Amino acid sequence: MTEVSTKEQLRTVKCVPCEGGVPKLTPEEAARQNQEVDGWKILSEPDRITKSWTVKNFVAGMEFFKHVTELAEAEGHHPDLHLVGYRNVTIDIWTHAIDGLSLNDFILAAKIDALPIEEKS
Ligand SMILES: C[C@H](O)[C@H](O)[C@H]1CNC2=NC(N)=NC(=O)C2=N1
Repeated sequence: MTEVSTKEQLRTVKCVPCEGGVPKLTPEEAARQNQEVDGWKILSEPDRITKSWTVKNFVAGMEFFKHVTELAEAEGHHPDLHLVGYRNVTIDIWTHAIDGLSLNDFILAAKIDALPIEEKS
């Protein structure tokens, strides 16, 4: 069983470049690891983690995405970004190279949660 990383540990490690060849986390491993991040849900088809926010306005959404972009490029691991209804933000993360969840996804989620965001008051 893969060791679970705490949120603090996730924020201190870097995503490992992934071109496949690493095993997917099992549903149990993913569920345990998901307990270490805040407010993310595990969905399937494709297996992914997802989180939604309501931001102050459209610009706040795009500002948040700008921070996410910088983070994703630094990590070499990229989320799916959705901004609908001008202020409803959803981010989905999974490891495309293995079509499943890996620790990279939870590293990115933990770091996204540390980014500035202007939520609707
Ligand atoms: C070499 C580099 O690590 C890979 O191309 C990365 C790029 N960003 C990625 N992002 C995500 N979400 N999944 C991947 O498999 C992936 N692969």
